[in-house]
Amino acid sequence: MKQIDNFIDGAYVGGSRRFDKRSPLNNHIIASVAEAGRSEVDAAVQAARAALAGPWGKLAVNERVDLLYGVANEINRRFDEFLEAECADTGKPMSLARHIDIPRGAANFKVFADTVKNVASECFEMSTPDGHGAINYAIRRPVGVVAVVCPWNLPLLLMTWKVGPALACGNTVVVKPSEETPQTATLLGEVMNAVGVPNGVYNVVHGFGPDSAGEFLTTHPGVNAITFTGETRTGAAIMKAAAEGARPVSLEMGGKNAAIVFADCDFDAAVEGTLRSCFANCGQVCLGTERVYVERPIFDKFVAALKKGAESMKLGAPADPTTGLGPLISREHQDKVLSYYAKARAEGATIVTGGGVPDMPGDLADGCWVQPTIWTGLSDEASVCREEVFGPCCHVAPFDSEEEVIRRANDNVYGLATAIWTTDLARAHRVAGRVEVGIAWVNSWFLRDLRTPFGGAKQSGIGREGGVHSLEFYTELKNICIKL
Ligand SMILES: NC(=O)C1=CN([C@@H]2O[C@H](COP(=O)(O)OP(=O)(O)OC[C@H]3O[C@@H](n4cnc5c(N)ncnc54)[C@H](O)[C@@H]3O)[C@@H](O)[C@H]2O)C=CC1
Ligand SMILES: O=C(O)/C=C/C=C(\O)C(=O)O
Repeated sequence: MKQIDNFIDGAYVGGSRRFDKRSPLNNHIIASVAEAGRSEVDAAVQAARAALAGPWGKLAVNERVDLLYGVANEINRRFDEFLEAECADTGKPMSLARHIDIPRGAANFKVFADTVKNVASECFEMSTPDGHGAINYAIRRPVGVVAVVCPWNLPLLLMTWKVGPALACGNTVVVKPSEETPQTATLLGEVMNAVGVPNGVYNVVHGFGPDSAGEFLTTHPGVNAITFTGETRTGAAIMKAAAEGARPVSLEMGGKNAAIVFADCDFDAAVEGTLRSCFANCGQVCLGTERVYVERPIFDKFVAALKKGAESMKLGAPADPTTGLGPLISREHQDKVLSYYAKARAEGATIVTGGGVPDMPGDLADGCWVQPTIWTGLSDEASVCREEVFGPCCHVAPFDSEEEVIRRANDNVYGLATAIWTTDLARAHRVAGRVEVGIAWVNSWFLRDLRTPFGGAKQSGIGREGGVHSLEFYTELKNICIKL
């Protein structure tokens, strides 16, 4: 069985106790993970503070950029190890992780290396009463030690989405991966050492949230800023922790995203895109669609096409190239998703397909599987139409007008993403402009340009990351005013 340790000051170290990591495929224990107690978290934060004052803090931007390019290249060189580790922890199909998770792990370092290399700073000349004038210019400095608290759905992708810009800006980090997915963050420690990132710049502490590494890290006074992706309730707890010391937070949280399908859409593209947005990564993507609104003239045809698509998805093990869908992350999450399947039944949903646990062969029968599920017939007030399920499921409802569908799409506490399917360009602009979200896709889903602002409106988030927007969080902008 694998032994997974904390990574502190460039070395692998144990913890106060250990916990088991189980495979979502069959619930077998696959690793023993060292849980960081207060002392390990403290050591990680101290190492990160010391590294700020060491050689890392003295590097020129181009030297940091070279190191980050080195990290990206080393991830690519060890691509298969990262792939194995990510798929072992999550059970996700290798075909998915090969195209999304691992390449994005490398890209997240390159993109932010390029950003800091190319970003200019602002300068304002001003007049003064003595006629000599003054010049203001702004420079960026790292915020210091950044705590990076991560979820389990896209572990390497989401962790490096924060570590990449944090390091590019000259900070040091202490990462708390999800207890469900400890492997790739740990492997990244080897990469950091191999390419010569100084000790203490990248640290990893394993464990849980409350009364464990998550809480110890986010309440640690040596942490200067906290960035988090995960559930909205957890984000709120982290905000409270950050209030002590008035530390900045960047929060990317839950969603209850709508897809809006107009009758004039490219039908096949809308079906294919909606299937992906509902079911990719077994529905465990914060940007995923769980509410589908379809204009009435194509409603029946669209539901039939979605049903056909969902029923053609093969559930299976990661390495099988025919696998379209893996299991959910854990027994606990399977129970949560199945409780929503039961609620939908109890609230009177028509089950178009799915709604239960599939028969899986051999020891996969003990895994955390659920069927891809489509419902119709519920009101917008039903639990599965209001609350984030985070599973492979959606409710499909008809609509009759643009005004109506915008109102219904916006009638939710979350505001992360919307996918709009139409061939009417003017309508696309109108609807995209009015949906209350951080990201609106037209005729696509999860099409990501890493230079663009990324984050959620309403209870889906605070702040934006991506491109220069990440610099707003990971640097202190300082104005220098020179009187001439
Ligand atoms: N990207 C997203 O929007 C995600 C949403 N979720 C949703 O959240 C639900 C619960 O999943 P979890 O992994 O338990 O999400 P979570 O939000 O509880 O956990 C995310 C991370 O925060 C840490 N954490 C938890 N409580 C903490 C605290 N008080 N202080 C500091 N760190 C803390 C966890 O250990 C983990 O590393 C899922 O069922 C799903 O609905 C889960 C993962 C990602
Ligand atoms: O592309 C990204 O940077 C992020 C994608 C997905 C999430 O943030 C999520 O599922 O939490």
